Amino acid sequence: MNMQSGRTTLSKFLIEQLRGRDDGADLGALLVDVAAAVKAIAAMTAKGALGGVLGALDARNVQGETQKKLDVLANDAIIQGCEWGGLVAGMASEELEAPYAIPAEFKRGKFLLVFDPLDGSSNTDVNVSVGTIFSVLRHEPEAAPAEADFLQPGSRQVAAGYAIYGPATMLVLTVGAGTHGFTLDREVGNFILTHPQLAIPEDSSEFAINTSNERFWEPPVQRYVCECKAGRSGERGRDFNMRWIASMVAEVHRILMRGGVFLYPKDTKDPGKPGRLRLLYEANPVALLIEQAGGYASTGRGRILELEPGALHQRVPVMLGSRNEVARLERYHAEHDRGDDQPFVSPLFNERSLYRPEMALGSGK
Ligand SMILES: O=P(O)(O)OC[C@H]1O[C@](O)(COP(=O)(O)O)[C@@H](O)[C@@H]1O
Ligand SMILES: [Mg+2]
Ligand SMILES: [Mg+2]
Repeated sequence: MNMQSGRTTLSKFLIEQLRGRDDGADLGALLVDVAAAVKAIAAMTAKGALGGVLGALDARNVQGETQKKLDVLANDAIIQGCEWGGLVAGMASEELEAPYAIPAEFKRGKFLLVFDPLDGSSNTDVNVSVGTIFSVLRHEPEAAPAEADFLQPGSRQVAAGYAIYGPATMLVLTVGAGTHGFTLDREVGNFILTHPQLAIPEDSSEFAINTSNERFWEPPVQRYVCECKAGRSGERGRDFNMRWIASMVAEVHRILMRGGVFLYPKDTKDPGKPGRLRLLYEANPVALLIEQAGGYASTGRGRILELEPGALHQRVPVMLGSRNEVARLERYHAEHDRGDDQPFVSPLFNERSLYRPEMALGSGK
């Protein structure tokens, strides 16, 4: 018996999903190019120390973050894999200050590809899952795209996805009709549909947040997390579990598999930044995947997919996952903004606490 014959490959899936759509063939071809680049990145990350690709470079990206060798290699793999096919009009990346212009020798296509080549890259040196996040937008005009052409709300994405380089490499994507997961069959080199039509439970008892930032959070987020930690003895009446992997891709993947909520809220740690994660190539693609699986993605004060981007590397607060948990977070923000929430005092800040905000590192006092 041929074990391969009953399997749905990524190409077959895309042909079926995109049949009859205006630019379906081109979009499918672009996603196959992205998948090929992802396979190359998977091979690089899997080699680990043997590939000589771990460690940092003596360089910083536009966000002022130290670039890892793998950040740059992954960036190059996507650009080289997608620039020549006549499918993209331009690309933008976390690792590049300005959009990448398609060289004159290649035909320009009608899509814009926006990506975070390696998400969670602080984890490469400790052999913890990392990923690649991408978003596809339309670009109708013939002219080469300007930066402003990339500033489209997430609701206009025609496709979005991520790859996760974990024990197995998976590609999770949406073309606007559900969120679907594919696992890389390394021997054959194909992505195989293994997780069709992912569905996030509406309720959950698992949250993910970097609690080392607790003292910098806004009161509604402090209230939510405090209630989760109080478990069955508090407001929520049930115990919660917590995770923090420091790779958003890995957190989102867990949420797509079994529910939960992920928060990277606005904080006052670096008052110049309205959040940690970037709108165009982190928050938007992941928000579309989450919503296509029945979840919800918010800043705490509104739907992420409706935000009008103001800059290529704009940051936003992110709260996503199980619908009812994210709705609760929005309610806490609304109550706080109206001033009709219970004054919330985190145990960190109460009278008996050893902690005093004025003694905090960086408080300037
Ligand atoms: O350092 P922290 O606060 O744990 O932040 C981790 C977050 O930063 C990120 O690593 C940012 O992504 P990059 O690695 O692409 O910069 C997210 O994946 C993750 O959620
Ligand atoms: Mg990232
Ligand atoms: Mg990155």
